[in-house]
Amino acid sequence: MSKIKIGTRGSKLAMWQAEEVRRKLSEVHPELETELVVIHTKGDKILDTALSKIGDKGLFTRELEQALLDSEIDIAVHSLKDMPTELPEGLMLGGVLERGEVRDAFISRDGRRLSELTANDKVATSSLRRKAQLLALFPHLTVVDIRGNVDTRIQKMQDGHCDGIVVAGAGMERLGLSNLITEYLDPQTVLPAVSQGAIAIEMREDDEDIYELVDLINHFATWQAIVAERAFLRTMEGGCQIPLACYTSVVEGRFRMDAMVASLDGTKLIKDSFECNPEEASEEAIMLAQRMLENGAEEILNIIRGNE
Ligand SMILES: NCc1[nH]cc(CCC(=O)O)c1CC(=O)O
Repeated sequence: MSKIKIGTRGSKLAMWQAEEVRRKLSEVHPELETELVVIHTKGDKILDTALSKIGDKGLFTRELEQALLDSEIDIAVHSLKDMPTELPEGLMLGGVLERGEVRDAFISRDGRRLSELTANDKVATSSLRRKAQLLALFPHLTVVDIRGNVDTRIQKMQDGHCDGIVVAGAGMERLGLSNLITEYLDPQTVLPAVSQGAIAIEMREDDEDIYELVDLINHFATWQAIVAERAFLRTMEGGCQIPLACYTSVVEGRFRMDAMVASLDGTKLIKDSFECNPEEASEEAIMLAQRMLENGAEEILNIIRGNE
């Protein structure tokens, strides 16, 4: 293997993440030649519709996956949280980089914290998960939709579209914008998206040379966590259209998952958690999802699906 083509979306955040994979690869294989191939996805093109209304799994990934299947690229770099749990036939997750910041961040126009906002203030997010959890915490808030890349959202806020936005802390840090963050949200109160902060490498299943290479930069503890998180998501059958979240952590060798499912307006919110040895995390995650489905999550999901 002497040259590798790395597929990525063209946003600043996607490019940063692809460059990070490139840096990691050159650490383990200094002679390797790398080329970034920018591919536009449907999610980059439709910018005026709420994500929850497009309701399309793979909005930010499908064109990259087609390029992989067509051998136009050798690996695709994604934000793992944008990847559906079922990958196209012939493709697999090759590895993940060490997870970055997992928490959501709140940014306000005037420096007030979330708890200081009033009923006159508008908070913007495109995520049903964030909306439901914000409303559960602060029912008086008005939550409005927003689309676009992270810097576009900040600009829209500064232009008066809203008084604050909630975005992934990882995105802000990667774009060098951490200084704008008003506060990080406690991850056990506002749970992050499944796999938030993780950068994933997708590849062809039969590409052994690439697998050997990618495996060298796979971060095992992150891998263990995201496999469990995606097992939870798969069992819950959630896509981005459902307010669903989980936060995983390892404390003194014990793996812990906190999970939540909520109604769209945040009035019903189910939380549950488990702790186990890291090797048992996926099995426990599936049982957690089943337990939550029995304890009311199924009912919430049925109502949401019925409204679609
Ligand atoms: N849904 C868009 C998206 N996909 C990945 C990130 C940030 C990086 C990450 O969370 O891994 C973001 C922006 C955001 O949610 O604010």
